[in-house]
Amino acid sequence: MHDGSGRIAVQNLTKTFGAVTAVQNLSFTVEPGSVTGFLGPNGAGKTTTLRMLLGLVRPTAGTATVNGRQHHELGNPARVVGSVLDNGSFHPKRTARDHLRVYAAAVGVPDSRVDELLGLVGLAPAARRKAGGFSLGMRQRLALATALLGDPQVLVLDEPANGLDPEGIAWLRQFLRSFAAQGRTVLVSSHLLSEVEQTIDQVVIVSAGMTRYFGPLENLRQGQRSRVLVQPADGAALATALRESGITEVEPTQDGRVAVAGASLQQIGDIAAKSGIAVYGMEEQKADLEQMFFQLTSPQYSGAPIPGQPPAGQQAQYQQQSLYQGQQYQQQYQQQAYQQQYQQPGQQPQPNQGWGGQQQ
Ligand SMILES: Nc1ncnc2c1ncn2[C@@H]1O[C@H](COP(=O)(O)OP(=O)(O)OP(=O)(O)O)[C@@H](O)[C@H]1O
Repeated sequence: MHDGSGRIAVQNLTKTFGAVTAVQNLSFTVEPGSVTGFLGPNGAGKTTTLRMLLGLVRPTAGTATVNGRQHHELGNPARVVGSVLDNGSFHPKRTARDHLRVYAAAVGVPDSRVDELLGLVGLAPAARRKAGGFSLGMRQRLALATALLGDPQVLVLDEPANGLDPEGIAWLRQFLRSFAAQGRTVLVSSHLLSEVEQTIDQVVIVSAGMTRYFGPLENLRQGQRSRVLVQPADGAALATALRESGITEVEPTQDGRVAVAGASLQQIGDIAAKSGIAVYGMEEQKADLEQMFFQLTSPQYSGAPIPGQPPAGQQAQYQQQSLYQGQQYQQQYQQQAYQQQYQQPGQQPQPNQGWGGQQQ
C-alpha cells in the first residue's frame, strides 16, 4: 500500500539516452499543500524527469515515487496522480465530452463527473465540439479535465500555461492554488520563472539534468535582497562608518562603488554626512529573481562549471534549501570573475577595492 502522504520524492534519478545524459543524479521532494515549480531551461531534463515519475520512462538509476511508491505500484494511479504531459493526445473526431466519458469509464468515475469538470475548466460551451478543432489553450483545458477525473491527490503538469490566454493563465493560477490549499500536491514545470512565479511557493531548479536549488521561493527572493550602490569619495572610510553604525553588509564593487545591503538610501546618506564623507551618487538595486534564476541555470549553455554544483557523485548531499550555499557559490563565482578581471595585463585593482579585508 502507498503511504497516502501525497509526497513526491525523487532520489538520485538518472536517465541516459545513448550518449545523452538527460537527467543526472537528481534529488528533490515535493510536499503536499504547496505548489512547486519545476524550473529549468529548454533541455534541462524536466520532461524526462516527469515521464519517469509517471512511469512512462524507465530510470537508468535512482527512483521517483509518489506516496512512497513507483507509478506502477500505485494500483489505480489516476486516483492518486493526475498529469498533463502533452496536450495533443485526443482522438480528433471525438467530442470533448465523449473523450472525458471514455476516460471516466477507465478510471471508474460516473459521467456526472465529466460535466462537472467541463464546467470547471471552462469547456462546457464546447462540450459537443470535436477535439480536433480545439485551439492549443482548449486542448490544455481538456487535458487538465482528463487529469482531474480521478480526483487525484497529486497533480503533475508539464508547461501547463502553453497556449493559454491571460484569462486562462489567471484561472489556472487560482485553480492550482486552491487545489494545493486542500492539502494536495502540485508540481508544475516551466522554463520561465516569470510564468509561474505568482503561482508557486516552492521551487526546484534544474540545469543540465542536475538539481541547482530546491526549497521555498521566498528563500530565493531573500537571497536577492535589494542593495544600494554608493559612489563615495572614500570607500574605506564609508565602509568603516557604516559598520560602526551596525550596517555590516558592505562590500566593494568591481566598478569602485560600495554595495550596501540592509540599509536605506537615507540611512546611508545620513551616516556619510555625519562622518564627513562626500557621496557623489546612490542607486538602489531592486531584488531580481529572474536574474538569480538565470545565473543558476545559464551554465547549461556556456559549458562553464556550474556555481553551486557539487563535485560529481556528491549531489545527494547537495539536496536543498540552502540559499546560503547558493549565495556562497555565487559570491565565489563573482570573486573569481573579479580576480580574473584584475589579473589581466595592465589592470590593477582600484585603490579603494578590498579595504578592511572585509569582503565576504
Ligand atoms: N527519447 C529521447 N531520446 C534521446 N534524447 C532524449 C529523449 N528524450 C529527451 N532527450 C534529451 O534529453 C535532454 C532533456 O530533455 P527534456 O525534454 O527532458 O528537457 P526539458 O527540460 O523538458 O526541455 P523543454 O523545456 O525544452 O521541454 C535533451 O537533451 C533531450 O534532447
